[in-house]
Amino acid sequence: MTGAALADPREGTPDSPSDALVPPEAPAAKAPGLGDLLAPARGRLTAAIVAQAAAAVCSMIPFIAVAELARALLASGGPDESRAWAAAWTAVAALVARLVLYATAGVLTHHADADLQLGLRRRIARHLGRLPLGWFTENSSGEVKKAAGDNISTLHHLVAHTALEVTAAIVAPLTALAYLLTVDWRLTLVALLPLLLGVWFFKQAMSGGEEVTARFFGAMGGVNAAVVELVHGIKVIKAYGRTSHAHRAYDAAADSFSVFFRDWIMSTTRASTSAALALSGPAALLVATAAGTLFVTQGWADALDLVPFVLLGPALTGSVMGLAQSGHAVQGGLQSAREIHALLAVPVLPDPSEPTPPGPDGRVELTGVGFSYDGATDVLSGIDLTLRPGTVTALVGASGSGKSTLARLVPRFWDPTAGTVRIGGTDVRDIASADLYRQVSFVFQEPHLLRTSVRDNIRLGRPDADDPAVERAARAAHIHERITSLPRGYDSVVGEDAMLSGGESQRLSVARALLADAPVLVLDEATSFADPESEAAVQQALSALAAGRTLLVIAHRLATVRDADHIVVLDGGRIAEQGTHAELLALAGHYARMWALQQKGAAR
Ligand SMILES: Nc1ncnc2c1ncn2[C@@H]1O[C@H](COP(=O)(O)OP(=O)(O)OP(=O)(O)O)[C@@H](O)[C@H]1O
Repeated sequence: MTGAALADPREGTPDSPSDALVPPEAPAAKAPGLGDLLAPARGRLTAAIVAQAAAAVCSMIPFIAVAELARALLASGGPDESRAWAAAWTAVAALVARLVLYATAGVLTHHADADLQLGLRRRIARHLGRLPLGWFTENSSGEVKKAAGDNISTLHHLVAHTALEVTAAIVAPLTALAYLLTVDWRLTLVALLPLLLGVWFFKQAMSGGEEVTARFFGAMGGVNAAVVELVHGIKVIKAYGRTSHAHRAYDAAADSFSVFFRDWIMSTTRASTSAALALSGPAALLVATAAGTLFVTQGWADALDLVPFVLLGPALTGSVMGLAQSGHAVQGGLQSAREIHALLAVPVLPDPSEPTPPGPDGRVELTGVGFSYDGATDVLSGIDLTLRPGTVTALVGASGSGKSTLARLVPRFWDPTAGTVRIGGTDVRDIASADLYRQVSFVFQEPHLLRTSVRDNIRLGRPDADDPAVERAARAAHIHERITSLPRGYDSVVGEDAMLSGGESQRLSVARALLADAPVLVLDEATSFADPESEAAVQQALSALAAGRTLLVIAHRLATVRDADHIVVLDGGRIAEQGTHAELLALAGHYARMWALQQKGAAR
């Protein structure tokens, strides 16, 4: 792998960047719904909706005024000039008012939206800053991006646009309806027929919506999975000459999607087209004029009363289709609110109310430590272990025996479910997080580098380190030569002109940890990518580093830790054996068996 640009600012001596920006928040105790999330924007949003409602009323007034104008000019007693002028001026005033109110509503919602986004982003950043570090290893950055980015954009659409669209789509037809009822309530009821018909057809088109949506996402998911499989596996597929097989899987998924889509369109087209037709302007006009003609010829209504229906009839139905679209946006907003809530509901790691500074010596003590990820299965139990300053302790054991979990309890990725972890005599739960991260550096199996210069990557944990210090750390981690061979040396940017191999990325993160200079250093398979030569070099660097520090090293290859001061063998989450290499061999137990196996493997 290349070390390009997978950013985890917490490697090295991590700090909590968001904590630095915003004050701490009370634990997220109550689940916020959409209303809670929108609370900071409520005042402005309400004002905007009121302004938009007034604008919608004003948008109907010119039509009403024109209808009144026609009735004033064509009245049987001759034109009523003053009434006609009043109608004309009312129309002009309403147009101007509409413009002002519409602009006001837009400005208000965009301000409300900006406040809401800022507030939510801060809240999410503050919350992320207080989550256990372990949460970040389990959750992809994609998930965080979705909550903090995409979901907030959806809420933006809801607040800045949909709220106003819905208001206009409801208030404008209601205004027309209220006016028409004053003209002739019987004709108004008839004019509503296309609306009833349209809504009925629309419901037909949407029937079985949930099932159809589920099938839609199922079919779409099939296509996506086939694409991902094709892209991810393309090297293997090609290497084994199975290209046609992969294409067949993709074609099958695409075919199945297109069959579903065609069926769906065929089954809904008639109803949705009928709905669109019933709700269209011409249909409303047709019904109004046909019914009006009947009313007039039967002497039930005056011919002049038809004018308002011709002008305003289409407004009764025109916005219904738009409302359906807005309904989707509201659904999306609710879903986004649920997802943001789910993120905000992830329990935070409690900060000590009265932090105690750790003692200076970097001694790490685990007493009666137990841990479970799911609250049911113990991954670690009964761990009593002391890591002494100036020594290297190696954790070894079969895959899944709990090595990484144990190591990650030291920098408080999670809190133990039983027992205590102490650094310098202080329970890690009582140490302020910034202090804790100054005490413990760690290097992961997967090196995480930021898309910034090599220099800044190395001094992530000590931003004030000068260039000679950065270079010393790089030399000690045996990466200096490689860096100077890059196009811009230490100024080369990772992922741009610094394309580093897995081993090189790992040595860069070792340099970062060396520079951070914390008294406790946790190395999770720090040399797993390295070739034998550079592995030996990194081992030497690490041994030098051990002087005066407490080192905890996780290793699969026992040869890399045979010189460790203390080797701890984990088995099923418990300490099975501990001692030096020689002592453990003499025990002829787990370690001796693992050693013999690995020696045999190496000899082949
Ligand atoms: N984030 C997690 N959520 C749930 N279970 C986990 C998580 N991480 C690890 N586990 C489980 O905890 C147990 C111990 O895992 P851990 O990674 O600590 O072992 P390990 O000895 O470091 O393994 P390896 O050598 O393969 O890295 C395993 O059964 C693993 O499946």
